[in-house]
Amino acid sequence: MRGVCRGGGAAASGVSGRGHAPASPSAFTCAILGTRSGIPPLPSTSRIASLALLLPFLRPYRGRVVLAGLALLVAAGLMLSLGQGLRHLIDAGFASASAERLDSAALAMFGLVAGLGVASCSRYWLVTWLGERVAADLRRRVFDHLLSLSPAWFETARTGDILSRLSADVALLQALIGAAVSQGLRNALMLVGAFAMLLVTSLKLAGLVAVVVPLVVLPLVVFGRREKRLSRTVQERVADLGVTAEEVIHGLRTVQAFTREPEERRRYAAQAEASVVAAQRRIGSRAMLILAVILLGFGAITFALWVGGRDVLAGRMSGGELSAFVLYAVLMASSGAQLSEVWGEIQRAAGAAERLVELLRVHPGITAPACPTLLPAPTRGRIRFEDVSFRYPTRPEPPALEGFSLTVEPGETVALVGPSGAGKTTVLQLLLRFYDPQSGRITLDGADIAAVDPAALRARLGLVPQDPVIFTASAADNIRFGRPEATEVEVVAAARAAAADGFLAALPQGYASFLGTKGVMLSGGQRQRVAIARAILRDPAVLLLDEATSALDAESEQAVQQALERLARGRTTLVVAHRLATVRRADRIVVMEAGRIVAIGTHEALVREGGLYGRLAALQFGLSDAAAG
Ligand SMILES: Nc1ncnc2c1ncn2[C@@H]1O[C@H](COP(=O)(O)OP(=O)(O)OP(=O)(O)O)[C@@H](O)[C@H]1O
Repeated sequence: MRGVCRGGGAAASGVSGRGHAPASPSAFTCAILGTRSGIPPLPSTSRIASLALLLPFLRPYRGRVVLAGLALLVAAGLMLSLGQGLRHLIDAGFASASAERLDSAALAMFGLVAGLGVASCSRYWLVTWLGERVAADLRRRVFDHLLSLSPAWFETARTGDILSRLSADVALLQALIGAAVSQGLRNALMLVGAFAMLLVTSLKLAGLVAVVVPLVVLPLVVFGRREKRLSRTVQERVADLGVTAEEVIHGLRTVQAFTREPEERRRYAAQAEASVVAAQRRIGSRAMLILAVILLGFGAITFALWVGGRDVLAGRMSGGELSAFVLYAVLMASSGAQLSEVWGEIQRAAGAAERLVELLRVHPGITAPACPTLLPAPTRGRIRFEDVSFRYPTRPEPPALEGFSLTVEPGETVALVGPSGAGKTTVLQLLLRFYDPQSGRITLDGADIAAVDPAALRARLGLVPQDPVIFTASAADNIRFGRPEATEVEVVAAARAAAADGFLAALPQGYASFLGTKGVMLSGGQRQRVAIARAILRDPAVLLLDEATSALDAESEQAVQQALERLARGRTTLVVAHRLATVRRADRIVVMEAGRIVAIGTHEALVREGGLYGRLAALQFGLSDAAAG
């Protein structure tokens, strides 16, 4: 079998072929069940380091990052010079009693203000733009990653939790880039710059302020750490709320049918309460932080004003110098206070980045190998299961399939029948490579599917699932799902073949009608027919029908059955069915029980044989046991 090597992809992630199947079901189960959300947490030491996640997202926009940095520096420099401008205005303008000098001092001050305005406006525009851009790129990256994960992972992950990471956590990072970082830098510059200017203005007063700075910084660090812990709890409680709301809204009909509203209300109220309690703790901690910073900061300024005022009275300092000093001291205090706020935001953003990194680190269980085997073209559709055993990672006991061996010849229609839970759907899931078996192998036209790129494999398979999914789109786009380039005529032809044309054409806007979220505007049988039309349009080499006609009434079932038989002609077809009437005409029927094959044969041969199939046939066709035997 030919192979094709690629540099990146799975090679970079260190996986290949069957090697990325979980080592053992229990190890994998532990890895994904070990946490409430199904997402393994990072060690807590790496929390701030997770902000490094943002660097690759900023890199493409480094020009703008540099410009934003420059604008920030200019704005900070001009803000600091305002103090000197003020001093000049007062000492040279007012004190000299010269109108001309006042004019020029005012003009210079105005120049500074104008420069400050332009620089601040540019900084705001640049950083906010960066925040929006990076947030969108990050969301796309996380979404792309989610699409690469295997169904096994989603069985344990909580949807609401994933969605909250995608929306709320990315929003926190957006706020970090779009505001907090630049505010933090600006305030840090102000703090240092204003202190330097204080030193220039009055050593004695600056010394006083310097004593106070550690008093301001200390509570900042203590409360900042506490806030970090508390804000993560708040995010988790809010995610819990999202999970409950999603679950209840999704299952609203069931909730109402079972009159569970009071319980669900109580459950949601209790979670809302828990989120308020968590938020209150965080708010309390933050309020103390603000109180401490303001009391200490402004207390120190008042003290310095009192001391400075005495110096002015004694003639040791000019009025302009004291004004400049007050301005710098206010700048320092407000920068200190804002820095504490920014620190809180950085902490929250670090928590968010950590949660996103956790998500991005979840390894896609099923990936394309570094050197994928190419499937022979054209596809003949010969499928072989060789001694396949499989246990679902989340439910290792009992095995879903054990020692399953089956060869389906090109063009053959093979039906899988057996009691519920026998493993019929699992056979299709393994062929689609949603999971990898723990032992044995599956081949398509002689190629081990574990060595093939999953996308190339799936491109040859057409699935009509047990519970078809209808997307929030028009009827035509739903049918076009597997072949977006199909023409209108092809879409209608596929719908006709699936006996879906009648009800689709009768919709208010025909094929352009929106089918509602998750297809709520269609009945179960209609959804199935749309799914069949979708498979017909895709025209796959191998057709997988999982209870494809279970929700149809007798009349449409007959029409669809005929369409499916036409469709199955000339292509390999695997049919899962409970109703034996739908599989009587299959070339072979495989009878399964508890993950094993118990009999294979035609309908007539199996009925003659009796056994499980004979019993099922007797029940369904009303044949007596004697006749079945
Ligand atoms: N995603 C899953 N996670 C854990 N266990 C699963 C999962 N899907 C199926 N199982 C279990 O694997 C076994 C085989 O299931 P499978 O869906 O293949 O049966 P089936 O024969 O198709 O049943 P049905 O006719 O009811 O659809 C069952 O015991 C089932 O509970």
